[in-house]
Amino acid sequence: MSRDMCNTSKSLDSESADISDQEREVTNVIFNSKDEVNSIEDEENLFINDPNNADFDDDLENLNIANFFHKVDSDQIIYQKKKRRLKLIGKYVMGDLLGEGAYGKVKDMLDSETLCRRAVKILKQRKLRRIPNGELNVQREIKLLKKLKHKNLINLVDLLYNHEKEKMYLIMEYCVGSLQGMLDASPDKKFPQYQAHDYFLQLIDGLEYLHSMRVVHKDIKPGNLLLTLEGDLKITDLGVAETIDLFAKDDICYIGQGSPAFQPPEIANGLDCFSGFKVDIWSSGVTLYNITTGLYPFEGGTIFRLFETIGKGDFDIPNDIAEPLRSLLVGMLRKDPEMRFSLRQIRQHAWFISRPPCSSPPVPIPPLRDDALHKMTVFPYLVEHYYHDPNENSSDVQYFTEHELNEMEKSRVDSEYSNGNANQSSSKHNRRRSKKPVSCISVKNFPGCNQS
Ligand SMILES: Nc1ncnc2c1ncn2[C@@H]1O[C@H](COP(=O)(O)OP(=O)(O)OP(=O)(O)O)[C@@H](O)[C@H]1O
Repeated sequence: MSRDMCNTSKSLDSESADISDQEREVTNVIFNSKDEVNSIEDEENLFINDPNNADFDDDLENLNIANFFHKVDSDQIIYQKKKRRLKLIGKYVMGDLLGEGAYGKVKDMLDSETLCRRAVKILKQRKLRRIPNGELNVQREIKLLKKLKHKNLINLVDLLYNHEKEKMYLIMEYCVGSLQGMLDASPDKKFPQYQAHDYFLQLIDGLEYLHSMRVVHKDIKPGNLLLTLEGDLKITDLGVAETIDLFAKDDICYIGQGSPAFQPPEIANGLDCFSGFKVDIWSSGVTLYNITTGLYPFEGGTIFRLFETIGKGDFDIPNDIAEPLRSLLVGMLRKDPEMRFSLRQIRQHAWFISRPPCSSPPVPIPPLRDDALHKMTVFPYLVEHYYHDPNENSSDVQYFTEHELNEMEKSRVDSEYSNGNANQSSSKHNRRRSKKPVSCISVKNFPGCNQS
């Protein structure tokens, strides 16, 4: 494949972004020919130059376009293996990317004192200012997470700020994925009933706790239900949650902000006020419908059409959904909030009380970037930090083509699968240099590491 040089420069940016996102240890792109490097640099300088400068347009015209619009084969692009540099945020050692949401990136992390694995959500103030209600939603979420503690609610373990960089670090308990991620990776986009039952019971436990603390979540959906390695369900994302005033007589809310497909008829129909708790019951009902059927009870090509359908409140349940699940779904998705099941009615329902039989294998947690074991990504940084040989000739750097890197990654994953050893480290450095078990490392007071 060959590419236009101009596009190459552009795609190099996105490629290196992709690659770093995928944490493939690759950042530096090196061209075989020095001229090519210069032309790229010239090109960058050109566009970095201030376009408001009067000379800018003249410069453009005088440039010989042919100098940098030439083709480069992808095998001429070679990648340099990036050095893994240990990065500390307070007492936490930073690992690789786990996922990314609208507000920021979530990365793997290790608490150097307790050796507990954590996940950190990195929020940049500048980015938040560009999102409508971004700062407000984050403040609200932090305030709530600080006071709420429950087994089925994501736990905010720590909160760190870097005022200089205007960054916020929300250190949370580590989860292996969301129900949505599992559904997306499964062929039928649904769970067997016994698996859905297990998650639903935990959802109701978490929801009952939230409501007892006068908190309406407002955005219950499979994407906001995370799972720990132990299979504990954690309700997350309280960005649009609302706390009912302590002295309020009821649970009346005035603003509905959740995901459209999970909104109840009273919000779809534009009512001025509605019962907050019944909103969560409805969205939990849509969630239960979705995880047991692989479908949505209400659909529409546009939000307008979707809300029109939800507003009418008529929906079908697939024939293969038998009692007692059927009547539970009907009870949770009653159009009239007054008639809709309460948490107590859900708890007393036959489907809730008795666990459905194990009919088929459970839907597994999908691998994280080819790693079925979701191994901790912090270890290679520690290994590099502690076992890096300072006498190693730094000019002895190896370069690889993209194809070679892909092949190396593939064979690494294959060999881990065939060895079937969860604890086996994948790192080349580990195999070569490990002299003592990594778990014995104390990661306090790192000399020379990159403290942020
Ligand atoms: N505690 C956690 N442990 C492990 N991974 C997590 C954790 N929290 C979030 N993630 C991962 O990070 C991704 C981004 O999460 P985040 O909460 O920022 O966004 P989102 O809920 O996916 O989307 P948005 O916030 O834009 O609605 C998630 O999809 C999930 O895969």
